[in-house]
Amino acid sequence: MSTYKLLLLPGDGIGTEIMREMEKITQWLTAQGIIFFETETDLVGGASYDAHGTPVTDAVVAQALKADAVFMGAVGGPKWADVGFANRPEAALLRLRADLDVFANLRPAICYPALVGASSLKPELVEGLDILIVRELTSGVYFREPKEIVTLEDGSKRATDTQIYTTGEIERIAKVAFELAQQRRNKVSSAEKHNVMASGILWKQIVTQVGKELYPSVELEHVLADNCAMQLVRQPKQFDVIVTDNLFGDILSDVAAMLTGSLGMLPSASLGNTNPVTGRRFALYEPVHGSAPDIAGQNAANPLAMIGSLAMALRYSFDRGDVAEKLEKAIINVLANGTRTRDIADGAQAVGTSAMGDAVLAELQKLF
Ligand SMILES: NC(=O)C1=CN([C@@H]2O[C@H](COP(=O)(O)OP(=O)(O)OC[C@H]3O[C@@H](n4cnc5c(N)ncnc54)[C@H](O)[C@@H]3O)[C@@H](O)[C@H]2O)C=CC1
Ligand SMILES: CC(C)CC(=O)C(=O)O
Ligand SMILES: [Mg+2]
Repeated sequence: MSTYKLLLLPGDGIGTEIMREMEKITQWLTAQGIIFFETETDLVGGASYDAHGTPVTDAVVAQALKADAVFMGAVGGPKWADVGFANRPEAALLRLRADLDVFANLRPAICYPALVGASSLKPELVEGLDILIVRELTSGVYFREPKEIVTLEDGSKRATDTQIYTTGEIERIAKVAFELAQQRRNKVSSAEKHNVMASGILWKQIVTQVGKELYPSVELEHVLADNCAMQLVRQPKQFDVIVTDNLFGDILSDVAAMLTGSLGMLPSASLGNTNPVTGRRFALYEPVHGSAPDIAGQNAANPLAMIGSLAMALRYSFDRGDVAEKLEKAIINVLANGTRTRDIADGAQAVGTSAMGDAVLAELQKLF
């Protein structure tokens, strides 16, 4: 059996705490011979800035390009609030996503039965919820130039961000969304703002064309992104796959997180083309949430988004859907047993980050 090389980048804040819990599982899977992982851990984000003066070193990027999969905890925090734009911890994340060209960010939002009451919406709106946001991840306003703040003659300033999307960029993310919809409930909702944005007009045209030419049997609807946000909290179960750009996908996935009970529940997979070094798709796995400075260092973070990201890796990078299903089942069982971190405890007794990780591992062990 092959040994897979994982690059672990815990990052800042709760990133280090949740990565530790995920590692308990990779170590156990390896020790049991279920799947062999060899891990290397390095700095990223503010931690890398403090050590090396840059949020990600060229050496770490080189390691990422050779890895079978990269796992990120989270980056950022108030400590680096005054660091210039190019060296902010978040810049590391953008560079890794760009250099690996992991353009397809899959963000599933599933409301597990035991957490129906933890959602901020009424139980009947979220019971059985299973939606997938497919976010374009390597273009759009987070990446395109010019991106600058200039001082004008009168001393005032002008800030510019640039939204650009090309046909090719839209086509490739649309194909991912349609392919995934075919394995689910066969419906794609494309969210943009063609009423006010040129990129929205092109987005709508290209998604329509891809759907008509290649996936005529998949239902396609177009929804303005602001309405999509509203519909997500009004009637979320109307959606199956939502395909959208980088900025809207960032926002809509945080909205979707609360339907499941907590931002700490949402995993993600960011996938690219085949890596000639590994023969596997470039892949970066990370929770949807950030470094949560408000709870960092308290053993209070929910590690399930990070552990769920490992389940996605087992499925999308390592063709081990069987192990992924067991890991997801272990998460469901732990929640069904009433084990809760603070974010999903709804006022009830909560366990810490490490106890939640231990509980998932114990459940997983029972399933083998
Ligand atoms: N992928 C990444 O590394 C991301 C980094 N960030 C960065 O993280 C820093 C903090 O950003 P925020 O806006 O506060 O967003 P955040 O996602 O870190 O936190 C938002 C809220 O959700 C809670 N939360 C998040 N994850 C949780 C978990 N696993 N368990 C329990 N509660 C959890 C936090 O305690 C906080 O109240 C910023 O520097 C931001 O730029 C933000 C989003 C993504
Ligand atoms: C650096 C940000 C774009 C990270 C973020 O909020 C996300 O990807 O969800
Ligand atoms: Mg975000």
